[in-house]
Parts: sequence; structure tokens; C-alpha cells
Amino acid sequence: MKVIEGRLRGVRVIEPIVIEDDRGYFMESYQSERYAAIGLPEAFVQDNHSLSVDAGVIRGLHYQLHPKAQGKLVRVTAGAVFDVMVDIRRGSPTFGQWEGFELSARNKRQVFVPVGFAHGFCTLENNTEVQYKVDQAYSREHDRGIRWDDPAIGIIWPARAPILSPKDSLHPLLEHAEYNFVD
Ligand SMILES: Cc1cn([C@H]2C[C@H](O)[C@@H](COP(=O)(O)OP(=O)(O)O[C@H]3O[C@@H](C)C(=O)[C@@H](O)[C@H]3O)O2)c(=O)[nH]c1=O
Repeated sequence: MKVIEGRLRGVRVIEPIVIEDDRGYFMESYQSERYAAIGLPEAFVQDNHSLSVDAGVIRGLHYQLHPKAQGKLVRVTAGAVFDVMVDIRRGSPTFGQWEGFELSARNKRQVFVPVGFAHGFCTLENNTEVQYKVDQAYSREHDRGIRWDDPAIGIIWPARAPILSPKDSLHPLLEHAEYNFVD
């Protein structure tokens, strides 16, 4: 597999080896020893799967506070997204900066989003399915968000009038958000 380091420290893009034959293809989408060897968590404890019916849906920017902070291994199994992560580790030289990657069912890329990042994505196609592994279970009390369009972050999203959940349209700006990650 090919591993590309992100610009923001700890972010990784993984391109699995895809073995094609007359029937289609086979790939190992996760293998604990190999993924741990490139710096990912030893164990993931929950798998998530979401469907967004429309292109132009933005989900994010989400994170869980310590002690329930999550690392996430994200991939797309139908459709495509622009996947974004924002560094919110206090003291990080890249604090407040973002990075984004296109993930699709076609390119089979995976992104690892470490603890200390807010994460979100914008769907690029109808009926997009995102699947991701997390290394801490969901905790509603620790779940937090930052506004997708915070001008201080300045994410260039591929949608002008995105479709948002009511919750996601009400998140605070980064300067008012609660987070407890230290670099
Ligand atoms: C994330 C999550 C949500 N839920 C519930 C809460 C709610 O009733 C329903 C939908 O939740 P949300 O609106 O938060 O779902 P969604 O907006 O898809 O949230 C996800 O967004 C992406 C960008 C992430 O990074 C994920 O970690 C997660 O925060 O599912 C769980 O039961 N377990 C979970 O792990």
C-alpha cells in the first residue's frame, strides 16, 4: 500500500493495493499490524457508516473531547467526498489550518484523521456512503463541533449552498469553541 504524509502532522493518506481480475477486484481495506506500523492506533473500537442522499451535503466539523477523543480512518464506498480536517491542537505550529482530500469509491483512498483534529466532509455525488473506523466509542456528552464556514479557518468547500443538519448550522466559531487538545 502507498502511504502519503499529510501537510498537517499525523494526517495520513493510504492507498490500498487493489488486485483486479475478471470478476472485479479484491483489496484489504484494513489490516491492524500494517496500519499500526504506519502510526495508526493499535485498535479501533467502532465502525460507522453514513449515507448522504444528495451531492452538496456537508457533515462537520466534528470532534470528541478528551478523554473520549477519536482518531478516525475514513473511506468512501459509494460516490465521492471532499474530506477535510482542521488542526485544533493548542500549541501546534499549524493550529487552525485545514487540509482536504478527495476520497471516492473509485480512488479507494483512505484518510487517517488523528486525535486533535475537527473533521468534516462535503459530498460530491448523490448517494455517497462514507465508512470510518474510530478508536474511541461515540459519546454524546463529548461530541462537539465548529462551524463549517468559519472565516478564520477559511476552508474552500466544493459547495456554495450546502445541505446541513440543524446541529451543524449552529456550531460555534473556532474562537468560541470548547476543545482540550494539547500538541
Ligand atoms: C457519530 C455518531 C452519531 N450517532 C447518532 C447521533 C444522532 O442521533 C445520529 C446522527 O449523528 P450526527 O448528526 O452527529 O452524524 P454525522 O453528522 O454523520 O456525524 C459524523 O460526522 C463526521 C464528519 C465525523 O467526523 C463523525 O465522527 C461524526 O461526527 O446518529 C450515534 O449513535 N453514534 C455515533 O457514533
